[in-house]
Amino acid sequence: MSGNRVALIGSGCWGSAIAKIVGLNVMNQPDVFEKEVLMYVYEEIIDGAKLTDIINLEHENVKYLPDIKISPNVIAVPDVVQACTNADILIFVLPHQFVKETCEKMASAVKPGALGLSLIKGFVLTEGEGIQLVSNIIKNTLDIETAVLMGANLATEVASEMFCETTIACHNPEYHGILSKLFQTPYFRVKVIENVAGVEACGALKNVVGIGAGIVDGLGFGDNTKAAVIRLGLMEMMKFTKVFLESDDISVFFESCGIADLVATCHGGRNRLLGEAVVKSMKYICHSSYFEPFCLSRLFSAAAFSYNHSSRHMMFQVLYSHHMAKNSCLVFTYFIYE
Ligand SMILES: NC(=O)C1=CN([C@@H]2O[C@H](COP(=O)(O)OP(=O)(O)OC[C@H]3O[C@@H](n4cnc5c(N)ncnc54)[C@H](O)[C@@H]3O)[C@@H](O)[C@H]2O)C=CC1
Ligand SMILES: O=C(CO)COP(=O)(O)O
Repeated sequence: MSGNRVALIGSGCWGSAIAKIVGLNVMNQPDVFEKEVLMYVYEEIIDGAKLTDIINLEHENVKYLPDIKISPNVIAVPDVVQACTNADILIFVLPHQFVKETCEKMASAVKPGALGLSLIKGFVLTEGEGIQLVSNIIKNTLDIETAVLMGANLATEVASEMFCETTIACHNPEYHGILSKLFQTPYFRVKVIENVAGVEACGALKNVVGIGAGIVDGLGFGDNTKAAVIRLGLMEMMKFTKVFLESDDISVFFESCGIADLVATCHGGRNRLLGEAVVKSMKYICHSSYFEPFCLSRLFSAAAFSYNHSSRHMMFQVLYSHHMAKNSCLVFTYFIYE
């Protein structure tokens, strides 16, 4: 089992927090992993210096996760082909809108038989094909088995080593052990299960409920209202997986990827912040650039799946409608109870 080479594809806030965990875990388990971890960094210039150079010199992602040190065996590279070549385990942690084009660049370089793992919370919208799971995009573009990791894992808290749990899902039980070894720490507790689509759907859907929780906060409603939105949101998430994934497995909702991530996002996530900011600023989301690129595109994705009558669809309409915030909330609460 020795010599497994790990690569990180992505280096934002979550990618950098995970780089800290993975970097140390591979270093401490030389019987299982190769020491060097290449991390693909979308190159940016920060105060005249390349972000990759800063990370490799200071072992810190000063833009996306300042004040957190990443172990020196994690090497930042601006070329995704270089990052993925020879890797046995590819950890995807980009915003979802960049996944397809990134995978296409990697396709000819990925090692046959490599394992993909997506930490990306969102769905991908494809023209003419509707929404797709990110793990399926990776799997189909690279022809590799793809697992997922989702949980109540606000990146800055994880990076500060505050206790939390996470859920990994992988169809093939043979990989469960190595995935645990790669991520488990005393403060980051891993449970590995097999329901990939269920876990991934939880990670994408909770974002939308988080925006609803932000609307509640923006309008000055209290904890009771937010609790109602969380409960109703959870039921909507369950309904979604039953209808669209044709899954009756409700156990995922009681893992970290389910109720725990939903609660964390509704209290401390950027999606919550977005909902609150939209109400408080009285701006419509299409006029707001504060949350580019991550939240806005996730919202687009989120909206696309709910053509029927779900609360999330109404939330989308609320954010795009020409109602003032107070009226919008009435629309939102009205439909959520229908
Ligand atoms: N931040 C968090 O607390 C958590 C985030 N996630 C998920 O992780 C994924 C990544 O989110 P964050 O790390 O928070 O992102 P981020 O918002 O911190 O960073 C955005 C990243 O996108 C990169 N980027 C920009 N343009 C690009 C392009 N054209 N091609 C490739 N990369 C480009 C930036 O360089 C940066 O690394 C998302 O799906 C998110 O839902 C999951 C759990 C926790
Ligand atoms: O997924 C997250 C925590 O688990 C982060 O949520 P936000 O993207 O809303 O910040």
